[in-house]
Amino acid sequence: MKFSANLGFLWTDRPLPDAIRAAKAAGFDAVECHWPYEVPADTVKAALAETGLQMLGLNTRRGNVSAGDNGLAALPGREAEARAAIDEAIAYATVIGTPNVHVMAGFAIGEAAHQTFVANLQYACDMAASSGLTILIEPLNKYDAPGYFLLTTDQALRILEEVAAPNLKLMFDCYHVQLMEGDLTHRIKDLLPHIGHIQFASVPDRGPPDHGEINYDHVFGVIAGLGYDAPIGAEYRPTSETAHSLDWLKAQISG
Ligand SMILES: O=C(O)C(=O)[C@H](O)CO
Ligand SMILES: [Mg+2]
Repeated sequence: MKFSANLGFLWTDRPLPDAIRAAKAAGFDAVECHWPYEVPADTVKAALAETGLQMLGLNTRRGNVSAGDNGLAALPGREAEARAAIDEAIAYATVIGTPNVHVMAGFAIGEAAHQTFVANLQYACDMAASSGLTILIEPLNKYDAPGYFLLTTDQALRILEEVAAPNLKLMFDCYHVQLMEGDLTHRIKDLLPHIGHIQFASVPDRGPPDHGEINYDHVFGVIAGLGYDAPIGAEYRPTSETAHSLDWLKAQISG
């Protein structure tokens, strides 16, 4: 297996370029992040070039976080902001060579939200296609993100079918899917053609993948057995320094 360090949660105690260097030193094959926008894209690009790592993904801005926003793309009436966030994410991703942009839906419910999300995703896929980028959508769990528009892989699949763009894929986060649906390995097998990226963390505490409800030795084996060879994303919250949370990675690297 290859692993990507999610720098939204790992090495958050240091500037993004140093977090990229730390991920390289720890043995990760790639990195990914949430919202890198405060760091100039050229600075991130230089750290990626220095380490030889690729930044696999980044998210669109969430909107006005202090007012409670957690994404904009499914919010009727906020289309202009949502599309500006999509444009910004695609531009940043293009500079740093990132292949995937996660378009965050936000807190919303109902048919108008669905139609808004579909229309904004059509826009995102059109804009991304000219740069060769993939747009991702990610179901989140109802405990961490109550009221989030996109909650299940079935709902995501319906949206993928409706948008029908070849560059729209599912971000399959094992942590969220276990909390909402369970049956992880069947879901991964069934959804594989639609999956653009996989993430993981322990359940229920969102720690490293070495304890809790999910046996990740088994899940990683299933993913590898399916021939999935892209790096998968370690998106967990260390309880102390990230360096102290990496026994699982050392075990995977030493085989
Ligand atoms: O929360 C997650 O699982 C994510 O991957 C998002 O990118 C951050 O909200
Ligand atoms: Mg995730």
